[in-house]
Amino acid sequence: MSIALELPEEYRTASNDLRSDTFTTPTEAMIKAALNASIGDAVYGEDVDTARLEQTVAKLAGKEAGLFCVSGTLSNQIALRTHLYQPPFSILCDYRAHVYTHEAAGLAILSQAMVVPVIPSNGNYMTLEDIKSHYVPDDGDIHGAPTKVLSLENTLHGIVYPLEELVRIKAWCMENGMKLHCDGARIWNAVAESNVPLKQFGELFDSISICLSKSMGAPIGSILVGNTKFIKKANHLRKQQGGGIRQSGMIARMALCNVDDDWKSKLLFSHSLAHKLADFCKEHGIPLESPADTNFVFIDLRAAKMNPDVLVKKGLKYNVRLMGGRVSFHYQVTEDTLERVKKAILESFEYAKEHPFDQNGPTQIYRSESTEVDIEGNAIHDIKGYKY
Ligand SMILES: Cc1ncc(COP(=O)(O)O)c(C=O)c1O
Ligand SMILES: C[C@@H](O)[C@H](N)C(=O)O
Repeated sequence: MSIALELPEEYRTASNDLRSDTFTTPTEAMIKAALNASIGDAVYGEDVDTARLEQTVAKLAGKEAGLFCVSGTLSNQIALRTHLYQPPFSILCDYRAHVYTHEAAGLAILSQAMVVPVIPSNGNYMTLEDIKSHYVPDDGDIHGAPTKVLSLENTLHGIVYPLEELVRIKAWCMENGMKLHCDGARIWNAVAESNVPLKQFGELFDSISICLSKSMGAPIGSILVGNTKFIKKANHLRKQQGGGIRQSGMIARMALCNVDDDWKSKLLFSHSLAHKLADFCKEHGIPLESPADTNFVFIDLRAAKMNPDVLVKKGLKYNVRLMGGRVSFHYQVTEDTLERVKKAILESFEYAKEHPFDQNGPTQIYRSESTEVDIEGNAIHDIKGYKY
């Protein structure tokens, strides 16, 4: 049965969308694959493609088992809850960690955990020394909430966590009875850029949340990987959170398209675009928040006194979608989009020299007010009439 798929042009790719790599759109190959997917009830473990996806990703990560979750947030939250037993306890992570900043206080509500957010002394990633000086020991002191899980992110802010630092941290966690979780929303990017096999990262963590819906381009899903006992309990908590998926074969098959594809080349292409933009920013004295190791370029709007709203509007002037200082590349972005976003950034930077903007409050990655569009894809706000 050949299905002629006429995807409307505007839905074919996210070639001009630099808001996030979550905006990648499904390809015709993925949609056609879904048409031939298995159709069992995955809650009862009866869906072949779901099981194949879980086992494929777990094997790549060197883990015994995997669990298909509808989102990275769900995968992270049930992972961290599964590691925890008797409160009071705490989770230590980077102050920018998604599990702390963008998962709606799930750790406090679902896990009743206190979070210890740490600002890395090197400005980029936590070292073992940072962890040792901030963790709460389980020494019987009744004032504290002992740290039971360390949640690291790789990549973090687009930065590849150095393997040797992860090895040091893992050894210390084992000596101190602490579990180690990895938010691997962009672990594929770390693997592609560092050439460290996923299995080598996998050996260092008790659990990894591996997203398929970010740079890998799947429309839905993450795989939580760990040992069999851990995944069995995580599955129980996934069901409790309403995360049991029935006939998930179709979305599993779409994700498998990417895992079976040459994903490394696709990711390295997106990284090359980010590296070019980072070089451009450096050439023009535009400050960056962190090294552009992989697919993200974080412009330091605060240091540049750039107004994020001006940047978003300049982006639309050049037909590029932005939502703040983070410029997110993915495999559907083109070189032409790169050239256009350079113009938007440089014009915003020049504008800031005459109109410096002091960012009050935290910088936001996601700024819904700048990106809402109507059903025709037109920006709702007066962006067209902007005066910048
Ligand atoms: C680092 C990181 N972790 C976890 C998530 C959560 O993934 P999801 O949006 O699928 O819940 C995201 C979002 O893209 C993320 O950037
Ligand atoms: C906004 C945030 O939740 C999302 N994970 C992103 O990176 O775009």
